[in-house]
Amino acid sequence: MNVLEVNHVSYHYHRKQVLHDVTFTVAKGEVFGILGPNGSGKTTLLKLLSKELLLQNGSITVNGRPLRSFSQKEWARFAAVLPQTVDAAFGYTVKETVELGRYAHQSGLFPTWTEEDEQAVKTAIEEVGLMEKAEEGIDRLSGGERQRVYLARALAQQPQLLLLDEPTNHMDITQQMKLLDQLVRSAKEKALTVIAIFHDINIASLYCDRLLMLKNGEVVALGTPEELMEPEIFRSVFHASVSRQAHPTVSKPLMAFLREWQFPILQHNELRERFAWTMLEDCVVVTATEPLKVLSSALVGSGFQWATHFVNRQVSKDYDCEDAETEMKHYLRRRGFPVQKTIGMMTAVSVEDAVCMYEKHDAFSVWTVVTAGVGNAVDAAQAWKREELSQKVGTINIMVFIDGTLTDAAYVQALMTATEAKTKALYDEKIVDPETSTYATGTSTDCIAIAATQTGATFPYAGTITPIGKAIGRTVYEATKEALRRYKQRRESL
Ligand SMILES: Nc1ncnc2c1ncn2[C@@H]1O[C@H](COP(=O)(O)OP(=O)(O)OP(=O)(O)O)[C@@H](O)[C@H]1O
Repeated sequence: MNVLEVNHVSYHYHRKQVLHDVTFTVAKGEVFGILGPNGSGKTTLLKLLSKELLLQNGSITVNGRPLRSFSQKEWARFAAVLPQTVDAAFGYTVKETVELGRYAHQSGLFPTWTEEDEQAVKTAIEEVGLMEKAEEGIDRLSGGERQRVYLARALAQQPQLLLLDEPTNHMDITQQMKLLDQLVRSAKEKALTVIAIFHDINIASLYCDRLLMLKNGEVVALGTPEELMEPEIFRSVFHASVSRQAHPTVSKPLMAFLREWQFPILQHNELRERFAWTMLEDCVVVTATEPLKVLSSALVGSGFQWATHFVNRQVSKDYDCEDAETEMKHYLRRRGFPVQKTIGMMTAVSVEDAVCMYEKHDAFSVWTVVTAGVGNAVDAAQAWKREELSQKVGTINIMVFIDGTLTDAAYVQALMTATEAKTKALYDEKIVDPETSTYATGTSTDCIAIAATQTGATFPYAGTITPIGKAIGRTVYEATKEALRRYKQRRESL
């Protein structure tokens, strides 16, 4: 059911037209965000909804009734407003300021303060987390705390519609999240409808059911965050370059802003010049002069990360740790690696036997580093037959460094190509799953990292049909085969 219907609303200040033919509806219990650049008409629209400005053209209806038919007091009982700036009522305490929100509920010549009024004020102060400051003068509060007091005053009104102009203005991130979590909870539990202006598009995406985007007073987009958070829309409305990303835990899009200014790119294609390779007694380390974007299954730095250090650490074959990730982070710190920028893998194979393969082309170069052991060789197609996988020495760790720009699809295809090449190397070396006596496709704990400089030519794909895929396939195959031979030799010499 629609609480609010805005139809063909236009507005001008003197001769200046600031809203043009704005039409939208808001459903009961919806959290509805308004976005747009400075001066696009957001506040004017909110002022028309709050009856602060008189409607000039078009119509606004609330629960089917024209907005203008509501008396001021009736409207104040229905809708509460949090304006962009509120003049501080100096001399009042927090509680006294919030009590003003109950004005709309007072009636008669000598209004009485009821238990219900008292409870509404208390609940509102609690909701914004200011109980300890209830008796404090509001002139002694910070800007963000004061904003929360005014929000509490609006909540104390117990409205059905809440109109907020940048509700989290002046607030630190903790308070913003607290307040918006509370607002959304209220909206969903009490079917409170919230219409709020936001400047932070990611916050708006996270908390709003739908968004309206204004540009020069016109509606340029209206829909769910999934529909609206499109780079083309942001480029046309905000003239900003953005990239759409997936939120890690919620099915809402996130926008990453792309900086116009870039660090100067080194004008060479020689991947090896940008890297240093170091062999320490218990690890092999690749360090890069500039961070690389990495997709990996590493113990430290999994998923997509930017990294400058790539560590393949050798642990004893008896290594047994309940929380290997934390232990690995301690190790990296002890060794002086910047943990936030490090991809950390483990192996029980001798890292002295690591194999590097390099391939240079005109448009890109690929550098692959592999350590291999097959104590845990498994045939993926037959793994379901095993009760429990035994943990022996031997895993295959693959790092592929690419001088070029990869799309997300290319990262995933690079993983597939490298995995296929590794499997073929195992087949050609006749590595068998000891449990099933069938050819092994990998080991039970294999690890991989695809790292690209994200400079230079762009590669949309990295499958085996592409030049970059061919280079990945060849270097991973050759390096894995050689690493397997070295592993075999070391085992035989023991
Ligand atoms: N009282 C006024 N008299 C004349 N022009 C005004 C008045 N209030 C706003 N405007 C103009 O109307 C246009 C829209 O202003 P409005 O405040 O609605 O934009 P906004 O999108 O909320 O901007 P911001 O993001 O900066 O808060 C602007 O060009 C502004 O200068």
